[in-house]
Amino acid sequence: MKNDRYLEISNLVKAYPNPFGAEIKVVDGFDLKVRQGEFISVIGHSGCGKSTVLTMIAGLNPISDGGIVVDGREISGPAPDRSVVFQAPCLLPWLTASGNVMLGVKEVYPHASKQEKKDIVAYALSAVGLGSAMEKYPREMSGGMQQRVGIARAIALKPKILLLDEPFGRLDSLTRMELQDVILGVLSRDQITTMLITHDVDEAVYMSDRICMMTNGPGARVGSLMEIDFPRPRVREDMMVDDKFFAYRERLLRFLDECEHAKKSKPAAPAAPSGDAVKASPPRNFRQRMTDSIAALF
Ligand SMILES: Nc1ncnc2c1ncn2[C@@H]1O[C@H](COP(=O)(O)OP(=O)(O)OP(=O)(O)O)[C@@H](O)[C@H]1O
Repeated sequence: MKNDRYLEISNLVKAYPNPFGAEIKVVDGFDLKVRQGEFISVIGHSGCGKSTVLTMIAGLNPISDGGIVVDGREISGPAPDRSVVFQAPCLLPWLTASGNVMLGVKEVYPHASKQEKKDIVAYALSAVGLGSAMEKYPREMSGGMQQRVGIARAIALKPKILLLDEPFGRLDSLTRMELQDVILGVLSRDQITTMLITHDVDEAVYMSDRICMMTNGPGARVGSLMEIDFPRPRVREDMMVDDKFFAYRERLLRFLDECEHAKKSKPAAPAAPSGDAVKASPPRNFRQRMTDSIAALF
């Protein structure tokens, strides 16, 4: 039976020092339970603390308070059971695609034979559609191909949790859609519990089993959770014309809109000791920005 608390985040807090030495709780009381094999997206306004939560789960960012448990064990730092794909794949330019993937494989499977390691690398690269480009160097690959290598590098480690921090953020919309399908294809075979950080409402609905909406920081936490009730495998063209898709999207946009209004009506933050006024141009309406960006896709 699948574990309903495969990833359990309890009362998570992250405080960063501000320039005046005071601690600001960027994230405060973030609680979330993720089912084994579930695909969950986290969405929220820029700067609310999404990457902060993800890097704490990855063990790359110390936790100020609270805890994170993966498959029954409290995490205490980075480990190969949690792989991360960032926006930029950061490949080593002097290594081929297979060389880049092999680096992590050697670390995680030190006792595997040479052939077994090669097979793991070949499987991961084939899974992301790079079976015939394994010996290409990063300079010979497009941005989308490089990000495929980044995904292969993460899945080759057979992680319990795959953490995706806006992995398609730098890609054009067609490549972005291709890579969304690459990831969904990999997950349909390997069933890895996955968390995706994204700003893209359509992407979140298309890919997720559930969407976690984060409130604005400071003190950001889970504001609302939404189940996405579409069967898998998903067919993009069918989903995009389904009324349910629009209803989910509308709910997300409404939540983000409400967060923006709440932010505007908050009392102003205390002024810096120097007395310098912080100049802030009023943010454009979030719904309008999302509508513009979705319109740009078509
Ligand atoms: N190392 C740090 N020291 C101090 N403040 C930080 C640090 N890292 C992040 N922050 C602050 O924490 C807040 C949350 O940042 P974070 O990058 O997690 O937000 P985000 O929701 O992922 O943003 P975006 O969507 O723009 O990527 C921001 O106000 C940011 O300035």
